[in-house]
Amino acid sequence: MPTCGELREAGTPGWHRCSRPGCIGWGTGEGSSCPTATSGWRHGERGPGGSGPGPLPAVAMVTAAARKTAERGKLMDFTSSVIVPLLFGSLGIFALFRLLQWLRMRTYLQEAVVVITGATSGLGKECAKAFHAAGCRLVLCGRDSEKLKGLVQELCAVKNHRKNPHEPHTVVFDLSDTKAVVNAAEEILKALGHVDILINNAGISFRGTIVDTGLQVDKKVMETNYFGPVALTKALLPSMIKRRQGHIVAISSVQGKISIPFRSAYAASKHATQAFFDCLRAEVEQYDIEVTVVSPGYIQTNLSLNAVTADGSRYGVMDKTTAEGQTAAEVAQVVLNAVGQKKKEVLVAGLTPCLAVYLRNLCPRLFFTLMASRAKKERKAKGS
Ligand SMILES: NC(=O)C1=CN([C@@H]2O[C@H](COP(=O)(O)OP(=O)(O)OC[C@H]3O[C@@H](n4cnc5c(N)ncnc54)[C@H](OP(=O)(O)O)[C@@H]3O)[C@@H](O)[C@H]2O)C=CC1
Ligand SMILES: CCCCCCCCCCCCCCCC(=O)OCC(=O)COP(=O)(O)O
Repeated sequence: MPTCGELREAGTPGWHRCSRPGCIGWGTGEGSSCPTATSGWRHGERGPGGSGPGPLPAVAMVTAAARKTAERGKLMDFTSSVIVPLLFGSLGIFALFRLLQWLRMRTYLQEAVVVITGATSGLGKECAKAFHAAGCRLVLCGRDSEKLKGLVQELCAVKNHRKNPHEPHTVVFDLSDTKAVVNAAEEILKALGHVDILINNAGISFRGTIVDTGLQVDKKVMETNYFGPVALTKALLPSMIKRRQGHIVAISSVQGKISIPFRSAYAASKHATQAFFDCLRAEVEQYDIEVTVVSPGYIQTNLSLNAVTADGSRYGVMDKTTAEGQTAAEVAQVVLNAVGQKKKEVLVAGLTPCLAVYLRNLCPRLFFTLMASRAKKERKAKGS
């Protein structure tokens, strides 16, 4: 029996089988070459030339087109009976999970008494907006009572569909004054009865070399960024423990995990913050009190403008890194979600700061070399 690819002589009727891979055609095409040639028969089809030598094998009866159709049908069956339900099922479960998460978060935040320090500017101000929109009863803390009043007016003027009926309370004090911090805590507890969530946000940064910086500057940064939040936390903690309920948030920084040159006081204060609140988390878990440490990268705020320098004066420069950072509103939303989901810690930064954190831990030698060359470069740029 001639097979495909072998030219049949004209006038030689009979069956031949196509042996091309995948073709199961049989035919008797007279004077034809195998299917690929001229005779007009195609793969998988019976040739036009007469009857066969007897019943054909069953497999040969199935044409390639029919098989293709059957395969396509099977695939469609599989898609419609397995893949589509699986896809919609997963989407449904995910949507349900997000809905439950959102409902839990809403219940947790609505009516919660939330104290925010450093509410007069940047991230604190945006946190005030985000937590107010979530239905919280706010206590806004700052050093400037006029700025705080302005913010209260702004929040109360917001017309949204779930308008928060609670007018924020304001408390004016300087975090670097421990006595004032303790008094403020008393004032807050007297006015609101309790605190559900404390957001230790206020802070200042620093620019300068260690060798030129007076110790009083290190102390000022430490008092604002570390001892202030520690004092406020300690003042509010007993009432949280009594209620066996509370949530303490520390706005730290990527610089609570890595140290970069000319930020000594700031990085030290943020490392201390990270350490203190990590210890606190472990100690208060037995009272069902949550601790969340948020470590942002650069945010577009007045932080660099307000930073103190080696002699204690204001730096007054909007750094490029700060200007190109994430918006304070974006980071505030991350803080809101982290609190709502009771996260232990969050790193909110771009790729380079995140990689820097990993590099510091996994390959410290390389990290230190990079930091040393960064210090050299910065010194050169400043001509010092
Ligand atoms: N911006 C950034 O790139 C990053 C910021 N962070 C952190 O975010 C937090 C908020 O800073 P950010 O919004 O960026 O900076 P801003 O300078 O815009 O805001 C700082 C806030 O802290 C308040 N504050 C400063 N010192 C004191 C003090 N002694 N007593 C009471 N309040 C004080 C300020 O009050 P006042 O208006 O009176 O000055 C202001 O409300 C800080 O802890 C900062 O370290 C972390 C990572 C990156
Ligand atoms: C494998 C490749 C790894 C690449 C890593 C290279 C390391 C480069 C160093 C990057 C340093 C990032 C510093 C981020 C600092 C930061 O985000 O700080 C946030 C702040 O608190 C800002 O305060 P500041 O006063 O400093 O503006």
